[in-house]
Amino acid sequence: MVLQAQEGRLTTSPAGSVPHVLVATAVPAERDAVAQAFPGAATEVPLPGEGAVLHRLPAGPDLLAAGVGPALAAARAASALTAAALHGRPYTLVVSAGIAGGFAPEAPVGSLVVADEITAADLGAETAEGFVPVTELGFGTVTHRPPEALVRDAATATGARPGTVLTVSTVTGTAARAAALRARHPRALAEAMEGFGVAEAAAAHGTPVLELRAVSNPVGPRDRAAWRIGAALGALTDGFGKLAPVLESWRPA
Ligand SMILES: O=C(O)c1cccc(C(=O)CC[C@H]2O[C@@H](n3cnc4c(=O)[nH]cnc43)[C@H](O)[C@@H]2O)c1
Repeated sequence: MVLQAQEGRLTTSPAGSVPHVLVATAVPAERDAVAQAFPGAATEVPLPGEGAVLHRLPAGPDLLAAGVGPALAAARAASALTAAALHGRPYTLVVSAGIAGGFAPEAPVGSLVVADEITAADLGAETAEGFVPVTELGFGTVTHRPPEALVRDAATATGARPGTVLTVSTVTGTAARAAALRARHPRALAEAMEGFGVAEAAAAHGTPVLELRAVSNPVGPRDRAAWRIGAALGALTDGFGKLAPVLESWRPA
């Protein structure tokens, strides 16, 4: 609760007037890499439902290891958003964060990318003429756009490259699939598996979303030996250290 001067009196601030940020990663290792960028130890707060636990930092965002894939990430992010709203302190921003595959040459291993578009790349129908997104079938949405000024500030602070981050349910494992994705999404810098799910949950609550990813592997032919998870988690910690003041000062328009 925050006290503020209003018409000469000290009052409590209306919900949402101070930043209240949720960072959703897929796995605990990513959550812990984000936590390392902030001072103090997290308090564990169980969420309704099986296996979802918020890590609440004393001077930083709430962190949630929401699970791998867009559906589980959406379900768990929605639980956290609903719980915060019911407690009278809704989140003002949701950040999807973690490791990702990077499209060469723009997003090399160890680099950071920030999404100016979060796009579901495989949500649609395969036809004889090729892939058709659900929007062209008359349903839903396939893209969420984080606030422009926030993306710009995040990119400046962290050095992350701004561009499209794709959400896929199937990790790309061939050069042909990587080329097909880039042909359909020429601005794509990276692919991961949760951003669109987290963005859908945020949109359902009218909450802005951001996605920050650290590249652990190239998008292309499957090669587990080429993964650099440690380097990517280190880049994620560094990135959030630099992003912290941006998150602290950013307010929805
Ligand atoms: O077994 C494989 O060949 C393989 C290749 C890439 C990624 C995986 C995962 O299981 C990663 C899931 C996890 O990490 C994010 N991530 C990291 N790199 C990628 C990627 O190239 N494409 C999609 N997702 C990636 C993802 O967000 C998940 O949280 C296995």
